Amino acid sequence: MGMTAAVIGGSGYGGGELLRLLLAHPEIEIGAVAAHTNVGEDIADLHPHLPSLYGQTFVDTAAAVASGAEVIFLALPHGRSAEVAATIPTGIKVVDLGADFRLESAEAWAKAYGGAHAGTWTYGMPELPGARAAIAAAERVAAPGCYPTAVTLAYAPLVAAGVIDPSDLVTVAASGTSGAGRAAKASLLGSEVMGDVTAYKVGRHQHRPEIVQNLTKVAATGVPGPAATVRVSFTASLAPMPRGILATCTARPTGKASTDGLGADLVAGILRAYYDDEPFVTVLPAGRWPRTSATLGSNTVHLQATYDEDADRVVVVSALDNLTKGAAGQAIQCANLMLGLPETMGLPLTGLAP
Ligand SMILES: NC(=O)C1=CN([C@@H]2O[C@H](COP(=O)(O)OP(=O)(O)OC[C@H]3O[C@@H](n4cnc5c(N)ncnc54)[C@H](OP(=O)(O)O)[C@@H]3O)[C@@H](O)[C@H]2O)C=CC1
Ligand SMILES: CC(=O)N[C@@H](CCC(=O)OP(=O)(O)O)C(=O)O
Repeated sequence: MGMTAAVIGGSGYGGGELLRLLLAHPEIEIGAVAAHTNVGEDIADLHPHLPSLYGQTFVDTAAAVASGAEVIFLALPHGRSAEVAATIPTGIKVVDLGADFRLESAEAWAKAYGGAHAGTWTYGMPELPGARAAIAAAERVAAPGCYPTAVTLAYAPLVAAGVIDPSDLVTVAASGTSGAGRAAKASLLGSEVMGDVTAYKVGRHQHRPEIVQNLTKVAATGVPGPAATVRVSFTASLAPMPRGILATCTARPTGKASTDGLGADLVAGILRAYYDDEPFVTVLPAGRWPRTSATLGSNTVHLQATYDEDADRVVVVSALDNLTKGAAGQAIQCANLMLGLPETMGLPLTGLAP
């Protein structure tokens, strides 16, 4: 018989995506699903795309913690996971979709999110060096942020190969509106978001320290040399679509890489070799560039790269679905590892179209 998962924060967008994916999972069944203001409501009234959940209602967080689940997913607003996690007995696997336990530096946490730092859990990006084994051995895992997933996976192979200067990274990324969660905000209402693309949190986005933390670790596993300083300019923008992230990640090649001649084929080849065995990272065929629509509903990241000789910059473009590989899919990928299941179990590799 399979295992049971409780989902806390199940009425939100991340929670809804967890439920959609878990309904198709062969070994994990849905147990208690908790909400906050929606306790007592029918789950499928909030998620009508999941009609098999009509008749099951949202419970409160304490009831979900006590429900006997083998694994608990937390899909709560930033700062809420820590207080709930403290009530979960040891022995139950926990995957947090929020940011509470992602950062190692209390100072970085305070600057990005404010308030007390709750601690650090094993970081849940299996594609990073050494991460897969650490996640499999962990009882509590912090699933990465949506933008950090797109950006880290774009730069990691090139940082590890020592062909780009990690202190000169510039990324501009666009996200669909579901990245901001379900709670209504005036700037996310249809009439304001349609027909508009706008930058936000410019120069102060909370995901920058997570990207820096990840790439600093990747740099330490790469070509031996002095410790790398990772500096990234990160600019987010809001696009008039429900789901998806497109990140355009550029970097200055190292002097040696420039001198040796860094063609588009070489850059894309480094990505291809790095992700050769990765089921959820697809480096597209030459000349094909990622688009968000091709990743919708799938747990995959699409990548393509080139070298812009005139600008002397490497360019990597990355696309993913913020709710799937950027949140719930990646969380289930980690849970599979933690529960000793095949990593890919229940996770879609193909998207929805049109
Ligand atoms: N949206 C995305 O693309 C991504 C989100 N994440 C992270 O996942 C987490 C959830 O995000 P998302 O689903 O978008 O958020 P939503 O705003 O859509 O959902 C929040 C959920 O938390 C519940 N909740 C709110 N306050 C409390 C509380 N005080 N106690 C208990 N439950 C509470 C809500 O319940 P109710 O509705 O009943 O009030 C709801 O179920 C966040 O940490 C987010 O940063 C991570 C990667 C991507
Ligand atoms: C469009 C939009 O507003 N996106 C959010 C993404 C936040 C999020 O989901 O945060 P985690 O991935 O860290 O959990 C933002 O930029 O703040």
